[in-house]
Amino acid sequence: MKHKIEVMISEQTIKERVAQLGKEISAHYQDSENLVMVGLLRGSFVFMADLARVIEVGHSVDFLTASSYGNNMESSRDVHILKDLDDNIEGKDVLLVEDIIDTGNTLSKVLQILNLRAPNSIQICTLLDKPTRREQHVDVKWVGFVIPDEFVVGVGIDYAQQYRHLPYIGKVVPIEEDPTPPSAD
Ligand SMILES: O=P(O)(O)OC[C@H]1O[C@H](OP(=O)(O)OP(=O)(O)O)[C@H](O)[C@@H]1O
Ligand code: HPA
Repeated sequence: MKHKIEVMISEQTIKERVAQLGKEISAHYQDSENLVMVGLLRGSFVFMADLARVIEVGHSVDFLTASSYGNNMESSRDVHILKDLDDNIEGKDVLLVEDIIDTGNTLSKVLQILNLRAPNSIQICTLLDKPTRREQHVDVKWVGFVIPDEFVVGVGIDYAQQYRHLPYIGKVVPIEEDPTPPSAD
C-alpha cells in the first residue's frame, strides 16, 4: 500500500510525558526492593530504554516477545510467546512495558501467563492506548497518550517492520493510486 507518515505526537511532547511517567512510577515503587521492568518486544524497546532512564528506583530489566500482528495491520488474535523471560519473576514487582495497547489481546494473554508465576505485583505502563479498539479488558496503570483509532508508527512501533526508528509518533495515511492511465499524447 502506498502511504505517507503524518506526525501525530512530537518528539518533545513524548519526552515531557515520559519524564512525568518516570516521576509517577518512581513514587509508586519507592519502597520496592525487587522491581523488574519487563518489555514486550519488539515494539517496546525504545520506550523501555527511555522509561528505564527516568525511573529513579533500582530495577532489573527483562524482555518477552509475544507477537500477534506479524507484518499485518490486523491482529491475528492468536498471541504466541516467541521468546520467554530470562529470569524468574516469583515474588517480584513486575512493571510490564508496552508501546501500544489496541485490541488488548496481546497483553491479556501475557498477563495470564505471567500471573501464573506468582509475582508480588504486576502493573502495566503503555506509551499509547487506543481504547476504542479494545476486545479484551486490561487494567492499565499508566498511559502515556490516549490516541484515536489510527494505525501509528514510530518510537519502536512498526508498519511491516519499518519506521520503528522514528523519534515521533506518526500516523500511516494511505495515498490513493491514480486510476487514470497516463494519456498516449
Ligand atoms: O492490543 P493488541 O491488539 O494485541 O496490539 C498491541 C500489540 O501489537 C504490537 O505488537 P506486534 O504483534 O505488532 O509485534 P511487535 O511488538 O514486534 O511490533 C504492539 O507492540 C503490541 O504488543
Ligand atoms: O497502530 C498500530 N501500529 C502498529 N502496530 C500496532 N499494533 C497494534 N496497533 C498498532
